[in-house]
Formats: sequence, structure tokens, C-alpha cells
Amino acid sequence: MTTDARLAAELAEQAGALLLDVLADAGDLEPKALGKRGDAESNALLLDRLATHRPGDAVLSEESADDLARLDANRVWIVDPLDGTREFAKQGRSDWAVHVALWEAGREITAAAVAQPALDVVHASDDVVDAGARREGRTRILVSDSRPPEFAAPVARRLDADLVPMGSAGAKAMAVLRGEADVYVHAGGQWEWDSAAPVGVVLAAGLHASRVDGSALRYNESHPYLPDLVICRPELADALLAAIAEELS
Ligand SMILES: Nc1ncnc2c1ncn2[C@@H]1O[C@H](COP(=O)(O)O)[C@@H](OP(=O)(O)O)[C@H]1O
Ligand SMILES: [Mg+2]
Repeated sequence: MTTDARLAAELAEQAGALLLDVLADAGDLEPKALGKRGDAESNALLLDRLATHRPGDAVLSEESADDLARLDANRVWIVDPLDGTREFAKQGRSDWAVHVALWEAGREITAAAVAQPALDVVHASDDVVDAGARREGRTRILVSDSRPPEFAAPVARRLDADLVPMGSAGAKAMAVLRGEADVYVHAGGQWEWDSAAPVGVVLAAGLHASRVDGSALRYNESHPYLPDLVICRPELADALLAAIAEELS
């Protein structure tokens, strides 16, 4: 049987290919309708294939009603069929992603994949490249294009770093994985599906991932709201968390 991590990678890749087709067939669809179509079609593909390949498992998806039977399940797939919907619907953007993660009781995220179809890459927890070599120059901190944390600018000043806006939690996390940036920080609102797969992949690669207060990220909670997140190269974690704590105090 295909391993869970391979299945995650294959499903993320297949949903990504479908999303590229949706873009190619967009015609003069309004951005909102285009995003909606992408969300729905990718979700249908993921649910269908998870039901085929892992019929006994529960699913938590951004685009499906939350079935709380997942709270009694030992295995829950946490999926975001289209992360960065806003950017997907803008022409020529590559900062959107498909997230597929598996949560297991007592073990947190055990398999994960993030596809970036517009870049033709899939990163999976069983196939992590070592985090990219530290780039030369100033530290780069990735933040949401539309909702950067209030503390981001003062924290960047404390660390003598540059803030770089980018869409999609998965795209930002994978940019840190590849060494194109050093930090991804978010606060003020997010859901488990936004971070489960990116966090599964970066933890498998040995990067740091936590809440902004340094505590562990927990998934498959009854209310799947997980509003803040820090992903970074491990050697930066102490200084970054200290700077955030100073700004929040
Ligand atoms: N304040 C907030 N409340 C709820 N969700 C948020 C949020 N800020 C960001 N997100 C979600 O986190 C994901 C990444 O955001 P961003 O691109 O701004 O970095 C997006 O997921 P979706 O595109 O799947 O909705 C976005 O909706
Ligand atoms: Mg999302």
C-alpha cells in the first residue's frame, strides 16, 4: 500500500494539476467565482480520492462541513484544497498551494505534503530536502500579503530584518524550507488547515515551527482555529520568539 506521505504528495499534486486546468479554462470568470470554483473542484477531488484510498479515515477540510466524529478518530486528514485563494484568482501569481496532512492521535502530524502547482513543485514529509543554505544578506521575514501581524514591522526592526509580503501559508512555509527566506510569522487568525501540512513538512525537515508564544502547535482540536504561527530556521528561533514576546508584552 502507498505510504501516507506518498499518498499526501500524490493527492496534492493531482489537485494542483486540476487547479491549473481550472485557471486555463477560466475565460472571463470574475476572480471571486474563479477562487470559488478552484476551492470546490479541488476539494471534491481530495475527498473522493481519500475516500477511495483511506476509506476508514476522517477528514477535516476548509471546504467541507466539519464532522465532529473526527474528534473520536485516530486518523484525520487535514486538507486545504486551495490555500491562497485570493492569489490564485489573480493573474500570473504563483503564491498559492494545496495542503494535505495526516494527523494521528497522540502523534500530531505524521505525514504531509504541500504542492505549489504554478512552480511545479511538491514538498512532502518523506522527501524533505535539507533546508536551503542560508542566503547571504539580511534576514527575510515572510508575512501575509493582506493581513501581516501588527508586531511584524517592529520585530523586523529589532532583528535588522526585511519584511517580505507573500500570499498563502503553504507558499511562505515552503519558501523558508527552500532557504529563499528565513522566517514566516503569522498572527491574528488562521485555521488548522492553513498550517497543518506546511508544519508537517517543515518539522520533518528539521525547521522550527510553533505558536508565536513558543508553544507547540496542536491539531484536530474541537474548534480548529489556530490563529498564529512561527516557522523559521532553527538557529533563529530563540531570538525571534524573544523579539515577538517583547513586542507583545
Ligand atoms: N486573520 C485571519 N483570519 C482567518 N484566516 C486567515 C487570517 N489571515 C490569514 N488567513 C488564512 O491563512 C491563509 C494564508 O493567508 P495569507 O495568504 O494572507 O498569508 C489563507 O487561507 P485560504 O486562502 O485557504 O483562505 C487565509 O484565508
Ligand atoms: Mg488556507
